[in-house]
Amino acid sequence: METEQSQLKNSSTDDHDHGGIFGEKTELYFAILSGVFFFLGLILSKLTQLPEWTALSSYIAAYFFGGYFTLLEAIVKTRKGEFEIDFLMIAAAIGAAYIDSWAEGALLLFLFSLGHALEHHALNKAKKSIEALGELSPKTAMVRKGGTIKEVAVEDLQIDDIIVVKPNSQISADGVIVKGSSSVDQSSITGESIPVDKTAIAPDTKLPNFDQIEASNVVFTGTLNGDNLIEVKVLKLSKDTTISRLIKMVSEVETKKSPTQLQTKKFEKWFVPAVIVMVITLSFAHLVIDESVKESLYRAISVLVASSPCALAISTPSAVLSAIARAAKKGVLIKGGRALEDMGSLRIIAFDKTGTLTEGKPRLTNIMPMNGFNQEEFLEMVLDVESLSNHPLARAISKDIMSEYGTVNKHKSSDLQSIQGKGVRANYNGGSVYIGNVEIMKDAQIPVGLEIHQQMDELLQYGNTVMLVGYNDTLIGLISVMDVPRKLASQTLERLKKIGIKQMIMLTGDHQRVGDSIAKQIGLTDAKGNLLPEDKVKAIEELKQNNNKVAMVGDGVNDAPAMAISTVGIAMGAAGSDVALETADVALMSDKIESLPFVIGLSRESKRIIKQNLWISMGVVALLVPATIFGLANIGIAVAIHEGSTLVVVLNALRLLRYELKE
Ligand SMILES: Nc1ncnc2c1ncn2[C@@H]1O[C@H](COP(=O)(O)OP(=O)(O)OP(=O)(O)O)[C@@H](O)[C@H]1O
Ligand SMILES: [Zn+2]
Repeated sequence: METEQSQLKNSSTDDHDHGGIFGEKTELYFAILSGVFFFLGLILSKLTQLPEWTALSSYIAAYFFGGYFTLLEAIVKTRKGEFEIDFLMIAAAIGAAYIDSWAEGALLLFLFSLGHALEHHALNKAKKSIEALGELSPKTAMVRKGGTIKEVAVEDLQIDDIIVVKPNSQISADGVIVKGSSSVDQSSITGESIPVDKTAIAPDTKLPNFDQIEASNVVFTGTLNGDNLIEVKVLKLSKDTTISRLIKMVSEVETKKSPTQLQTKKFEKWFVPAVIVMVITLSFAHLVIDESVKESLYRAISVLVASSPCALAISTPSAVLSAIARAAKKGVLIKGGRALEDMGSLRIIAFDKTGTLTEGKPRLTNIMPMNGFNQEEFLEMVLDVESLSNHPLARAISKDIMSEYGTVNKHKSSDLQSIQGKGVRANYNGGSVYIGNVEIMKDAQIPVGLEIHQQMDELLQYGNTVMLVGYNDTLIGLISVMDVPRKLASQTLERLKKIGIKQMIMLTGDHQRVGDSIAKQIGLTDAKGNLLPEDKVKAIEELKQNNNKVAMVGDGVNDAPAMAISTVGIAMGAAGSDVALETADVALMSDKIESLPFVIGLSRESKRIIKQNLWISMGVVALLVPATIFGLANIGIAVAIHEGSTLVVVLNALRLLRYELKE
């Protein structure tokens, strides 16, 4: 965690890390000192008869404290070949000193450094709420070794260690509960405030991959144990835990620039040189009009201050940062400004069916052995083969066959092959077993009679997913399962429609009829069934025509390619699933589909705020530049309005930290 933390600090504060002798607040104190010396200089020169050098040295002190960090930053940036605001400010202050306007120069540096310090302070607020994610994870764990329990640092935890988690204490590892049951507050990861019931996994279960263990047996680092003592088997090293990965990703996110940010950067690239040219030209105004050199320079410097695009530069990043921090608090990882902005202009959303719109926990509804096979033989064969597969359908089938029929797995099958979107094949008792849809039977040249088709239709009509079972060249039976829509699916879709999502469509590998049935239950108009993973990709490509922004919501298992090609790939239930975390642009840590409207609402609000900020910052420049050219505003006014607008845009962006979706 330690390294994670410092990494976050480095990457997130990039060129804005102003530490110093007073610690974090040094920048602010320096700005205040600059102000004190500015006013002292003003008093000395205007209200006392003291020699001139006293006021001058006070102004010089103001220059020092006000210019210190600005100069440092200007140097760093100039070295990188960027001429930005800090550079312009230093130039303006030097210019002011040159024409003996020390008071104005000191005021400029004082206000600029104060504005800057406040702006950093405000932005830190957003960063802090991201860093706070990491502070939640405990530093040590109680490990059980034989009869004793020892406290060790989380970095020293090994895979398969057993840790003991006391009631109401934080869990220090990602793992599976092996003893006890409790309710766990997972809000630090998923944002859901209601604790989730967790139980121990059945003893002597052969553990599948971490992603595939039942959610009710899994616990995550940084979540809070409820009232009971539990023992957890460690399945991830401290550096690989969900929360560490999350923090790492959020902190990387900031460095990825959003489209608007790239545009403003481009704009600044020609704007800043243009300002420099204009200012240089203006400083020669005395050659054309009747005024002193000093007057020309004074005007040029005022214009320089007025036209510095300070507010513009901070407009977008501050909003993106605040929005990402807000989302993270709600258990949603948004991977960067691009994803955020795209999501704000979504028109179309495609959903995977299983596990996205449905619970993803199908229950066995029918078994029908045929062609001379008895039920016992049939069930044994199906259980044997399906227990080798990781597909959600397979897991549901094997689970229910064992619990409802008491069938025991004899482990007679081998060489399982998964045929994408169709089913599975395996060796069993010297023959071949096929389980899947009509397609796989066709491929294996197993005839499916008219009567069977009728039986299937009957079941499909009620939303059952039907699978056929073939042995060698004969159809030997049929199994059906049923998955139920998520409780809040229809409500969520309605909400999405209300906030202006034009088209919502289901893409599924399941039969068209099943897709239609589920679609009808949740009030979805479009469902496309019988899709292979590559058909899902094609479907997304079609939806993307006419420049439409299309999101694909899925679990990242058989829809990862479709998610990858969509404008925004949104993964559900990403906590614990490395694949989903990696491939998605937006990851909902919980599998709560009802977070979608919130995220989309937040993205829209961010877009709105970014737009407002751009108007404010450009508007101020547009008014202030002519005002300074025509002498309507002096340096003092220019600096004050300029810094004021910078603070306004930052504060405007920070509103996103408190965003809630309106009912
Ligand atoms: N292990 C399996 N056992 C039995 N049938 C399977 C298996 N894997 C796939 N199938 C068959 O292939 C079909 C398509 O599977 P696929 O994984 O593409 O989609 P799905 O899980 O049904 O739905 P979704 O695309 O909504 O996630 C399934 O409906 C099922 O009939
Ligand atoms: Zn700075």
